[in-house]
Amino acid sequence: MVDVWQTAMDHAVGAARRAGQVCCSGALIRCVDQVVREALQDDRKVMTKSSSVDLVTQTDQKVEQLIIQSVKEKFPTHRFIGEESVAAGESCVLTDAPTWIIDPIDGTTNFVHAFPFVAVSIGFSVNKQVEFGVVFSCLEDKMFTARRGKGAFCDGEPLQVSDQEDIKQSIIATEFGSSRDPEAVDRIFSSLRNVLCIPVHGVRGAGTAAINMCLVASGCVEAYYEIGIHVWDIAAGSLIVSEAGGVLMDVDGKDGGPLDLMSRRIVAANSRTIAERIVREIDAFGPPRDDEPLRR
Ligand SMILES: O=P(O)(O)O[C@H]1[C@H](O)[C@@H](O)[C@H](O)[C@H](O)[C@@H]1O
Ligand SMILES: [Mg+2]
Ligand SMILES: [Mg+2]
Repeated sequence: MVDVWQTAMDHAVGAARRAGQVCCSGALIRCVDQVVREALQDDRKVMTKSSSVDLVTQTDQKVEQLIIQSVKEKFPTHRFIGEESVAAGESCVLTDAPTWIIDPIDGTTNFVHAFPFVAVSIGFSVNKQVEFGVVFSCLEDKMFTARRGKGAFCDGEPLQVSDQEDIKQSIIATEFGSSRDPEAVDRIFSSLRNVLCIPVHGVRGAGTAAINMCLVASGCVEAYYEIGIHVWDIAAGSLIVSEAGGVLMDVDGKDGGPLDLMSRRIVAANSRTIAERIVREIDAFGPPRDDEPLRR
């Protein structure tokens, strides 16, 4: 029997690699070549979305269209939730239909500043459940993949989360996000202070949710949490973490509650013990959901 989702996943890996090549040639040019840099003035034009620090470039838009077009040719009935298509007014509702959830450049601020962590993230859901996730960390040239029930891999090598159960011996990843609303910033800092003062060994952030989650899956950090992310930031990475043996949760109550891809809140950890401890330390505010019609 033809394994239709495996065919789709193989397509996603190819599309992510091609998209990554487009992103990375741009990013590397930004690092090394002043002359080309000036010649690419238009391509470097940085625009903003929900706030003055929520950045988007023509490369984000171009890469998303490249991925969507290539998928449409092969899977004409599938649906899409793409970061830049939603920014352009498309709806952001997760249905039971096969749906490609695309972040063409996760880490656009890094991309703009040549901070060397940038990923293409492609998740694929059916019946609202992620079936596979592909994260291509293009400057590291690492391809992270996971298929539901079949494990998580980096360049074909199996991934396993860290076995550290003591949060005091852990590194936790998080981000500050793109809201500069003083109340939200205060809440993010208060959470960060609580986590830091547990105390943990350290707090890190790669500047991209997808790569932070791959760091959890690889056992390099014990957990990643963030409030304010979107479904396209976490769809692929969430499966990569769970297939590497990790746990995912929302930030409600004492036990976090099940991960809700649309809630804009996530804790992804190597173990339930560490995830629940983070939930207890952070201020669980709720930004407007991704599927809330009037959020823009
Ligand atoms: O907008 P892009 O796709 O670069 O993604 C976001 C990151 O993934 C977040 O973790 C991060 O905190 C930022 O909100 C960032 O915008
Ligand atoms: Mg993103
Ligand atoms: Mg993006």
